[in-house]
Amino acid sequence: MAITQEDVLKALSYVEEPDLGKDLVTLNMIEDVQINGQDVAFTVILTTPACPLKDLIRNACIRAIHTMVDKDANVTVHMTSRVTSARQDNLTLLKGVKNIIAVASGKGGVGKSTLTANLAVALAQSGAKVGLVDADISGPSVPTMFGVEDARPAVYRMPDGRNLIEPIEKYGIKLMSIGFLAPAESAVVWRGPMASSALKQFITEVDWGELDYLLIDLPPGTSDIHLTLVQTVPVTGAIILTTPQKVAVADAVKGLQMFRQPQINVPILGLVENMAYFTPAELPENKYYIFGQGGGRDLAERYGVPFIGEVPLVQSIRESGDQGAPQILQEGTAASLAFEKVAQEVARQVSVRNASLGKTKVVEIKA
Ligand SMILES: Nc1ncnc2c1ncn2[C@@H]1O[C@H](COP(=O)(O)OP(=O)(O)OP(=O)(O)O)[C@@H](O)[C@H]1O
Repeated sequence: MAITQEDVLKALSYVEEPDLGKDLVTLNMIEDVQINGQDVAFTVILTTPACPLKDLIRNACIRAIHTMVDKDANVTVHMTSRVTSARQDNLTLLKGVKNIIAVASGKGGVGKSTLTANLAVALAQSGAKVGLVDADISGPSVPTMFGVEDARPAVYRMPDGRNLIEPIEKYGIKLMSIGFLAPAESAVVWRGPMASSALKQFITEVDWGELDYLLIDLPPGTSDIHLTLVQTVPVTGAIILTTPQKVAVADAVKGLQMFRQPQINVPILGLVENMAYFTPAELPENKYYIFGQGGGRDLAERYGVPFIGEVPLVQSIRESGDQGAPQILQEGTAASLAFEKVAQEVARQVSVRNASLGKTKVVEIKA
């Protein structure tokens, strides 16, 4: 019996996307089914190019065709991706940006900018379009971490009189930081309303174009900047970063609770533990839990949020940050693999969030 398109789709309707809990046909993830005798080809549209389940889904598709359609079929599965979004269609601000992800920590110096930089590069390397806002207005580190301290963005005057700022591009990522607009020393005094208006400017006056993920590197703690962000744009979700020490974990709880306040209610995509253990470059299998063990994982469990992963304390992470070339660019190292896994898990949690929760919204806080 000749194989038909219906046979193929029927078989694929038994293949479930494990994270999203629905089958590939219902999720509109199958396109371009081609049949030629016993040759069957189709495309699976994943919800992110950084999908960690790529191989699992491909194998499940092949198995379904062999079991339910023809055990001798030559099956070709093309994999591509279309990042999902939970944006409301009527929002004009950042119209081309599918997902806005806030990266926050309770405590300072836990590695938020390091994580955001590596996350951005990892997502871009997987094929996603990525932007990064350095919202740490009084302590910008993105220019250093990307080696673009001297970059100055072009500013265009639009016919309606508005300014449009061209973001700086490095490693395929669009970047904006106060460090590109003001001398580093002067930014230190930018606090409160000035810092908030700088962040607003980064959102309203920068030409972000089309992006799958816009990462926001927030200042430590809970500040006006956090409120400005959630009141200006619809935030897809927040990542909370901590280190294992009790003091950092206690502060991470405050960060987490801020996003969870009923009037803010931004989903927590998950928790990342940085500096989880020290590992020397020459003995990568040795792990020393110098700051204690399991603090981040326990916290995630206690608050019912996904544990995204852990990043070791490695000298080269610090060095690469200082040299303006994030660690992830050194392929194959234990530290790069850790960041890669974190990036895949973040992308996965964004897809899950978009499939399972309501539309993103701009927060209105009533005094
Ligand atoms: N896993 C790591 N291993 C080694 N060094 C790290 C690691 N993570 C961060 N660092 C280093 O720790 C320092 C602080 O990191 P970073 O600037 O990313 O922290 P932050 O949380 O963004 O700080 P701030 O609170 O000032 O915004 C940097 O020198 C960075 O290179």
